[in-house]
Amino acid sequence: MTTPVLEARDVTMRFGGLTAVRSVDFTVNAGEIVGLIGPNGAGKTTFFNCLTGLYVPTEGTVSYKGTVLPPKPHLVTQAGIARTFQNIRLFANMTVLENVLVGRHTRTKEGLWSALLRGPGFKKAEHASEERAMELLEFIGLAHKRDHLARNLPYGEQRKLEIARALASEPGLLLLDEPTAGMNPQETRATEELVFAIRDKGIAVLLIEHDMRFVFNLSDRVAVLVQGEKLVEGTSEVVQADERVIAAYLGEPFEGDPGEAEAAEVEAAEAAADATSSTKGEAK
Ligand SMILES: Nc1ncnc2c1ncn2[C@@H]1O[C@H](COP(=O)(O)OP(=O)(O)OP(=O)(O)O)[C@@H](O)[C@H]1O
Repeated sequence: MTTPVLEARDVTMRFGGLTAVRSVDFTVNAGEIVGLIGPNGAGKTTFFNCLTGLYVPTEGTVSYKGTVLPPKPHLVTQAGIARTFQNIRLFANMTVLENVLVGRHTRTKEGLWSALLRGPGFKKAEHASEERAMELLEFIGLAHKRDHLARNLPYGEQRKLEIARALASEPGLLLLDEPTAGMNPQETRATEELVFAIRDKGIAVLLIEHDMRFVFNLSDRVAVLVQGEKLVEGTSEVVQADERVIAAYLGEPFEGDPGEAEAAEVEAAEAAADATSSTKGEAK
């Protein structure tokens, strides 16, 4: 039986006149790795931001394990959804271990400020959390670098550390925004293994990625966003074989293209303008 972990219903996000995400229904089930792909500007990051409470969707709801989430990032994290960002957001001048400990603040009594200011309450909580943080560092392979400053880690390890910090909030769902951006092929392969291992720990994973081989290798299901709408959803095989997906990536129009109606309107307007100017030309 499939149990939904994340359910987005009819999510729409408008920025002024621009609809970046339009009426998207989307589910991630327990135990799944789901990929979200689409050409540049398709609305993937905007949709992620709606899921994690960074944006309040103009319409629609997002639920985690059957409960509608309030659109506030810390409450979303507390509920059980963790994320990484397209651009690394580590505390560069903190050690590897400290970065993971800060990630645990939603699971300890101490708040984020206490963690950052390292007050007495934090020190006690830190002691209790350290064991768990070290387990996570072992898991991602950075335990031997616990005392290194985050900024001194090579790029691939910084991305791993971000994942460890996200896992520190003990999520049931992990959202990864372009986890292999800037990685070399070995680092990408290692990340693939890491994502499988995270799933094997019982954490569902949703990832945005431009590296198609990575997405199709990993994902149980892939959803394709085009111009803010979900165009296709299915297994990697189904999505790869769908001509509309190929056309969308190549920028070619196709039947049912979300932009088809607008394109037809523009074409009609251009044709009308041409007709008017040629009539004027005839009148001269
Ligand atoms: N804060 C914002 N204000 C106004 N427009 C925005 C905002 N964020 C995104 N957009 C617009 O929404 C659309 C979708 O952008 P988004 O970044 O979500 O796409 P994406 O699929 O993540 O693209 P990429 O793959 O290039 O990261 C784009 O037209 C973008 O310019």
